[in-house]
Amino acid sequence: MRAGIATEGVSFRYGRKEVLNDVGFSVERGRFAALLGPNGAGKSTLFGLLTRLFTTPEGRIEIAGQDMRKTPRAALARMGVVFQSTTLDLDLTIRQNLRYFAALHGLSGRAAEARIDAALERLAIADRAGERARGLNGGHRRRTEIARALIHDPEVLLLDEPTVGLDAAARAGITDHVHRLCADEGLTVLWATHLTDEVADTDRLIVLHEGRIHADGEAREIRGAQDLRTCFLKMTGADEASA
Ligand SMILES: Nc1ncnc2c1ncn2[C@@H]1O[C@H](COP(=O)(O)OP(=O)(O)OP(=O)(O)O)[C@@H](O)[C@H]1O
Repeated sequence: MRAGIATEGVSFRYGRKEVLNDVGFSVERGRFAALLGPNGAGKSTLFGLLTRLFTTPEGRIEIAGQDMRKTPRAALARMGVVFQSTTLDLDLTIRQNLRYFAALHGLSGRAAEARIDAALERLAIADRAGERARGLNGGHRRRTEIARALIHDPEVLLLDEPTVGLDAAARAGITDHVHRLCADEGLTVLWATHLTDEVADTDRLIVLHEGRIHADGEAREIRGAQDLRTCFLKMTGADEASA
């Protein structure tokens, strides 16, 4: 079976500074994978490579079976992305934000509206569709961005620290929601975070530290008898509370 996301031997430098070193992992389709690492581990850099914001000659990246170097358009078409900083137009309504994005994907008219309605339903924000983004709280802005990332029906969803700046309730709400999307709809998810409480025991867990993978497997197996926070602290020396 093709993997949802696969990387092999990926390395990257900013000038002479190496920030990713031989990163390789593969996430089965329909799996929620947490990419856990302290600040500066290289998570955003890896996301930049996965989304082709930049490229590297070292290593291979595949999204839903499409090689990022050989067939970048096909790879990107199968991917939805939620970046760390929010990118909504705050003067537009939720629906207008989604409509604009649908148009970028060549969708318009009834087909676009049907996709927009479905995406809003999936994120439980259909009743807010007519509200301007500026009036929404952080949690609802994030839901809007996730809905927007799903409009073109991607197979893979990448989220770079999507709960940054949210309160505990909104954070738990978004984390649960994306776990459910994964379980119900077979979406492959890569969720970057530095917070261990966003990782469920049954999730696939990839621990990135100083540009290298330090652990890769099911979260429950990696943590063993200790809690994940303690395990993460021992592995990286980073106390997430101060991260
Ligand atoms: N444009 C850049 N030029 C030089 N160094 C950079 C650049 N961007 C990031 N870095 C460095 O690369 C390393 C990895 O950064 P990156 O942002 O990928 O980590 P991260 O795990 O996403 O951390 P954070 O959670 O803080 O975003 C850090 O040491 C960072 O200082």
